Amino acid sequence: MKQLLYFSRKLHVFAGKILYINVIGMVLVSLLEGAGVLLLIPLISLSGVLSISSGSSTLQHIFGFLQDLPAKWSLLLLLGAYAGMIISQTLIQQNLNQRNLRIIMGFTNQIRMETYRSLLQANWAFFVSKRKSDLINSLTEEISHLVRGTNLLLQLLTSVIFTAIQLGIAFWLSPKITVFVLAAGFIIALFSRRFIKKSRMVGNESMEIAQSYLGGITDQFNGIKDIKSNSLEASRYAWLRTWCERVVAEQLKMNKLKNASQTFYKITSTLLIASLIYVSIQLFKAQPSQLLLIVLIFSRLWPRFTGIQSSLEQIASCVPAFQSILRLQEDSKNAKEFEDAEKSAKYIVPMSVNQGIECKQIYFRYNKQESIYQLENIQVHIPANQTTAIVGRSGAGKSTLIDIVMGLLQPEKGQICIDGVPLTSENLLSFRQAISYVPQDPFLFNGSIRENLLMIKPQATEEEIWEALEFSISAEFVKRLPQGLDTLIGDRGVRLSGGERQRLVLARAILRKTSILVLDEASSALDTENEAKILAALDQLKGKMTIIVIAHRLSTIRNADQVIVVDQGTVVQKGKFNQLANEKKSLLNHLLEQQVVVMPHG
Ligand SMILES: Nc1ncnc2c1ncn2[C@@H]1O[C@H](COP(=O)(O)OP(=O)(O)OP(=O)(O)O)[C@@H](O)[C@H]1O
Repeated sequence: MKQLLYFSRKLHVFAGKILYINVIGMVLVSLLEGAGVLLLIPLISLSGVLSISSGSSTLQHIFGFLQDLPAKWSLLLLLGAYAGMIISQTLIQQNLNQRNLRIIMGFTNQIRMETYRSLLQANWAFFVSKRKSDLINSLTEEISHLVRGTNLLLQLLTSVIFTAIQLGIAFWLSPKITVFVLAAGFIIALFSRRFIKKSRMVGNESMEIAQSYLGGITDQFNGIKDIKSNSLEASRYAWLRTWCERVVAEQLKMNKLKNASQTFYKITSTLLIASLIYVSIQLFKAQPSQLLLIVLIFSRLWPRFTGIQSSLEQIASCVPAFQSILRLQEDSKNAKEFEDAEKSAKYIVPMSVNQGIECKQIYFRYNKQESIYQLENIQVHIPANQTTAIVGRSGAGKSTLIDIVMGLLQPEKGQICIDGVPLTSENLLSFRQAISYVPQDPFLFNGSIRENLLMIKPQATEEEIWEALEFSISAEFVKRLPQGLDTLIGDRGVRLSGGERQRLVLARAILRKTSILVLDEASSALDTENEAKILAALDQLKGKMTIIVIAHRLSTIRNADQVIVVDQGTVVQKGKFNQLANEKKSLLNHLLEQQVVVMPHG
């Protein structure tokens, strides 16, 4: 219930004044409803079925004056009052619905934005440890549970206010009968606690099932090419069938629980109303009109009682989603790497690096529970405005090292210094603004080439765009496309070849005109001719930009100013390419022997 209280408090803070106005509205609606019921007595008495004078002194007191009026006038007056009450009640209710919806949408959007904001501010290590589909599930499915839960909370508030007012009216008419009903209601509520507990358990299960569905489906569509080419369709279909069976079992369980609680309430309410009438007549000697009113009030009130119960059950089934969103917010806040995401882009000036980046005795491991470090005692200097190449076998730790250099991952021990100044959360964003990064698996959005380029620098001119495309040897293929820059490239750039995607991402990185360029296997998908052209273009940047490259094809790094060879998380060689290559029995020498060396042009 901690989570529920937390969200109720947040809802209270968010809605503020509007919530109180709505509560007043709810009180009004309940009073009008109660008054409408009271009016039924004089209406019936006009028909002669029973007389007001046979009722309680309270009723006589209120409606006594009608006996002095001609019957025609009394009837018109009563019907007018009745219609007026129902119309005002409907109008207020309509207004309340609209206001409640505004509260629900505003509040859940606020939670959505808060969660997204804290996710954006979380560090890379946080994302490495989470499953992407779980994050998507939180921002879609779980948020929709939050919308439902908030709606239910407001409904609960309405029902509680309505019930309290109707009970007040009933108490005013007959304290004894009301106390009897309340005592019965209390006993029934005690029994119903187990329904709430069970609902929460089923809610947990539903959340887990929804997560596994989204996770599985996302994985499958990401790997659809593998599925098709390896004929895995049957096994994937079987996975979905198992999931469907699980969801049916869970829904049946949920429905059984709902039916059980409804049956319980229906039976108890029937027994209660029957005993209420018995007790009213036999024990409390109720007057006919008073009895009629009380039966009327309680028969309208009881569904609300059960409404409160079912709201509580449904809210309980939404609690796991509340819990999960709260946990996600806490986790991402704990992994916060900088303060304000919006402020970051606008006001931070890119850091200028004049001497270089230094890795000082860096130790890093992905899993602190394990004793193996992915990087150990890394001590390297990356000089400014020069090209540094990082090489090594697959899994040696090259990408991890780059992530640490960019401040995406934090070392467990050691420090990154820029021009002698340690990299901290204070200067991290300014440093990042100085970097353009081309990853191993380049990412392009589903949009046009122009949109993909402008995303990184919205104010770029047409000339700058073409300059970047020329640099990355992309201009030619973009011109050949039917819509040129406005060609749509599909999901993740699927309508382009691997090499074209890599060149476009390089163009995007160049367009930013940063002082540091990081290329992680950025030319792996290129043919040797295009690769050579890009290497020649990169050579032109020498002395103007700090370039860090990871390369598997060793021929591409011959012109680097410094080569760092990494093996099993440690630096085993560093220096000029030729010098290292000539060291007998060195790793670089060994790697070179394994590769067919392709000499670059130019
Ligand atoms: N998210 C992760 N969680 C746990 N271990 C990881 C994670 N990412 C990488 N590793 C491990 O860290 C080690 C270094 O990986 P890294 O990706 O840095 O190697 P690499 O040299 O860049 O390899 P490649 O050339 O194949 O890209 C590997 O043993 C890898 O299994």
